[in-house]
Amino acid sequence: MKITLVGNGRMGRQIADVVAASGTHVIDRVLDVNDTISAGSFEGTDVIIDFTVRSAFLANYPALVASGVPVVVGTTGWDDVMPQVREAVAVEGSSLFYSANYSLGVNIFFRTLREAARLIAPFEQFDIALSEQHHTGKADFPSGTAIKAAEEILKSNPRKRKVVRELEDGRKLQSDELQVASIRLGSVFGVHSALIDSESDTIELTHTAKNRTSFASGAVRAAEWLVQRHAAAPGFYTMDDFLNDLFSA
Ligand SMILES: NC(=O)C1=CN([C@@H]2O[C@H](COP(=O)(O)OP(=O)(O)OC[C@H]3O[C@@H](n4cnc5c(N)ncnc54)[C@H](OP(=O)(O)O)[C@@H]3O)[C@@H](O)[C@H]2O)C=CC1
Ligand SMILES: O=C(O)C1=N[C@H](C(=O)O)C[C@H](O)C1
Repeated sequence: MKITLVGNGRMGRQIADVVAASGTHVIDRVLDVNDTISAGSFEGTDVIIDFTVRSAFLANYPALVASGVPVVVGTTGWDDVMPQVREAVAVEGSSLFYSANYSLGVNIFFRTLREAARLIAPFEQFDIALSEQHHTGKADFPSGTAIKAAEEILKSNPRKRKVVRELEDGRKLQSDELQVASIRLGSVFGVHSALIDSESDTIELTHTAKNRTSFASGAVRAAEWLVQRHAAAPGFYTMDDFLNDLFSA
């Protein structure tokens, strides 16, 4: 595949390393903050991989989608405009793959957490909360991974109905509120923990990213899958679609 990278930061450079090692894909071009992006920016490329920042994605996604080139989005922090992005993909008949985390390990963490949240649901003695830790270069919080983990809990456990991102001094957390706590620390690649607690025991589920390799290799694998899928069925896809395909193969 000929790949156009949008964003040349930590992840853009990691993707370039994975592509260079692949022997089968090439980086066709790299577009960064100094480039004006339009639908025409992507002519001749097979797939776009976007790892930028929220503000850039909000500005760029109409062109990404209008280009008709399948796009893999890694950029996080834009969940609030997800409906508009899905609508643009449907109207344009294009293909967009989004995951807040392309690591296979994190997606196994998500499915494990989904089951744990379901199992504790009938037992009021078990409470649950989330925490995430990332490097101090991270602009958004909570992480997209933590937001997705919170969604898994809300879907599986009716005792939790609302996500609380920041505590308010003088107001106690309500039992139906799911706290998501963020720490920005040094060069941490990404640590996500689900903390389950009762009077008798504590259960901790934690995923620790040891590098960015799995994020990048997962994004390239998603790009390979999306290019194939786009030909037959353009649309908006997630890691659940990809993994369900993989697990059913
Ligand atoms: N889905 C996943 O698996 C993962 C997702 N992420 C997410 O990916 C995103 C990027 O992370 P990371 O690479 O660490 O961040 P960086 O800040 O290292 O890189 C972001 C890059 O985007 C560039 N940029 C900013 N504005 C624009 C623009 N308008 N057009 C093109 N490029 C632009 C920045 O340029 P400049 O520095 O010059 O401003 C920078 O090179 C974040 O949202 C992060 O949460 C990260 C890891 C894994
Ligand atoms: O900014 C990062 O570094 C990461 N961001 C993603 C997120 O917001 O979940 C994924 C990963 O945790 C690394």
